Amino acid sequence: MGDFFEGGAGVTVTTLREHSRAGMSSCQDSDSLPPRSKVGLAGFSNPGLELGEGECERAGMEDKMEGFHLDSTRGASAGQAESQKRRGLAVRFRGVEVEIQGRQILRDVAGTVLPGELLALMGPSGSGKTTLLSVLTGRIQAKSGQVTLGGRPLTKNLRRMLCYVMQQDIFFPNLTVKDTLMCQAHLRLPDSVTFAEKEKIISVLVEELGIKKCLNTIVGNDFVRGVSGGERKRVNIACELLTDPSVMLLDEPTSGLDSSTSHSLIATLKHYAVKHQKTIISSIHQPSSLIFHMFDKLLLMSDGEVAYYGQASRIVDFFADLGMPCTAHENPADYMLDKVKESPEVRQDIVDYFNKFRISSVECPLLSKDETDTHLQSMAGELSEVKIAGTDGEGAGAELEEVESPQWASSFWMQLRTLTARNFKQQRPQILSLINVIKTLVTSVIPGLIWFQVPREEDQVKARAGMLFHLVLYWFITPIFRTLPSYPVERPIINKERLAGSYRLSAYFLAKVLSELPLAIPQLLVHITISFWLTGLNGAGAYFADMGIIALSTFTSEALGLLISVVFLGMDQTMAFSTSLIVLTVLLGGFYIQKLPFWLVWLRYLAIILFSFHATLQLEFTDDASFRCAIQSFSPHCAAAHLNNTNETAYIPAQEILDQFIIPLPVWGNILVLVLYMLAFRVATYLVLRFIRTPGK
Ligand SMILES: Nc1ncnc2c1ncn2[C@@H]1O[C@H](COP(=O)(O)OP(=O)(O)OP(=O)(O)O)[C@@H](O)[C@H]1O
Repeated sequence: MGDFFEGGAGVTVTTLREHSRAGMSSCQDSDSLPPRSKVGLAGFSNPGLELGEGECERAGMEDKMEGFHLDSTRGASAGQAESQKRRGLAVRFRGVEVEIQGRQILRDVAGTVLPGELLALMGPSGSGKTTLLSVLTGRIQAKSGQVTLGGRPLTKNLRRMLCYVMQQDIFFPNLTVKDTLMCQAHLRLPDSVTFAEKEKIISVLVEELGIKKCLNTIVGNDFVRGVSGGERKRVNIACELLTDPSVMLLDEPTSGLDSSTSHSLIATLKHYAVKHQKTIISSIHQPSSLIFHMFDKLLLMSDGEVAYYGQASRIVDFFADLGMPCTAHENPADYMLDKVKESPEVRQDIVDYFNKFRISSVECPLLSKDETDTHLQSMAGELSEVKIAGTDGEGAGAELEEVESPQWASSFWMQLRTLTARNFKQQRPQILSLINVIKTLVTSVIPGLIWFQVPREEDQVKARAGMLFHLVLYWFITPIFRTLPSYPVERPIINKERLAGSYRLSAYFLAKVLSELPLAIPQLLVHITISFWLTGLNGAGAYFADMGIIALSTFTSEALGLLISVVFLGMDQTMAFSTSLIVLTVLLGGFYIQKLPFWLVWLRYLAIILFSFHATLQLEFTDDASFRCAIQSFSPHCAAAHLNNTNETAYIPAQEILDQFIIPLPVWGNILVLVLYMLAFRVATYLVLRFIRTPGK
């Protein structure tokens, strides 16, 4: 199972696709296109606006993007992907308004990012950057406004063309970088892409992102030492780039990184955007001057409004024009953030000043034509489709054509296989850790010595039953406590992956069950074997049967533990519930109390160890494993034997022992109840995950 992620030897790292430049339109190409100044904008005409040289190139390129068909790239092989690499798509958003719980979070936000561009989304904390990214990725529905990708409204299908790199780099810490990437490749690329091709894609990506040297290092986290913070961020980005998205959205990718790592990361993104003509939007907090100048465009947010949108390099002019000049020694990024935070009046002055450009019909000195267009339209409430230069002209190529693609990139079986292997790899070191080995030995050897070879006598029946109760109780509590933290720990990862539509919930759920089942077996085998033979329980037949029953009881407890962990999210609630449950189970499990008030009898059937205890009792106390009668016997049979005063040793019938414990069900009946409980817990867990613990809630 562990080899599932392992690659073949000697994968050649190829240089990155050089074709993307070839796909770009040159200014000559666009000669045949209508000049941008002819593109109609309702209510405005800017005859003086002609495209600059750079814009000419971009417009031509955008034209190509618009004509790019969303179809087979997901299904393309790596080789095809090399030659048909998805190029960027223009992202346009206009008049975006978001209201959460009656509070206006975003107000009339607009912007455009073209392929090959890097847009910095900046603003003070709480200004709405993450909210805007969520709108652009379709995770939050805007109250009004429009978001288009390559000229088409953002639909579920089109969302697959973009990726979202979240601020937190959350991974399974015990997996290596290579395992992590291969797992994502298996989940997010179609099955038609072969293992070797996936390896090749990964090789190219890690080479480009500079993480090749840590391929075999575990990812780690705050508690487990793994790759560095910067490397983990790159792994996060690499995971998203596997699907070759046209548009990348990143939420504060430099947070927690030192300045040189941040610089290197943004430089890598910039290089990637330019080289592959990808569209990149990134929120960023207080970048250094060097980093700031790597961005092409800037969208400065303040209290949910746009305080500046335009070329990043023109921000200094903008503030100078506003009468707030930024001195040469100041970092423009720090300066503008300080200004928008200075006071409500200053903030309002900046927003008002910027809005002047948005409502002006004269050429804006701070914004390029393209940017001015977007804002003018936004202010005019013009929400009709923007016809980008070239798309409405003769021979301008088709609109971005959306073709229905399957809901999931990979098949159910691929998802199941991958998630099972991943979970197994993640859990294995914890379950088979030294501390667990010691725990298993201590909890089997010490009780085994306490009950060492318990004599087969009537007055030792209680001791023998106590030993069995200890066994079933141990294998009730241990799986519950092992399972309780497993879902809370992986919940952020699972939610992230479910939001990204990486796999079916059913595949995750089944994988979780399958991968954890075999991991309990080695401990169970060792524990039961030591306990059984030290205490001298009822022979080989009972040994194997007890093993099976306790294994079943363990799986049922695991199912219960997982259910508790998905129902209660807080640790306090989880612990309070689990402690109460365990105490009541001990009490009602059939060893301490056999008779309950008639109106409370039903309670004992909630103690699931009652069934495993009753089953093991029936396997232990059989007529072929005779127990000598005590002098003061409770058994009528023994009492009769004593009365007869024969010299033969009297043995107590098994049924008389079992009658003391009031066992209503035969062994198979107890097994059946355990199976039903296990199934009920599993189904309930799935339903909670499906309908209550939906990601994003
Ligand atoms: N689910 C929500 N419920 C209530 N308020 C919310 C919710 N999500 C966001 N907000 C509010 O919206 C505003 C913008 O939040 P957002 O996270 O977009 O800001 P941000 O600019 O990304 O902040 P930061 O830089 O600190 O991450 C904040 O005032 C926040 O409290």
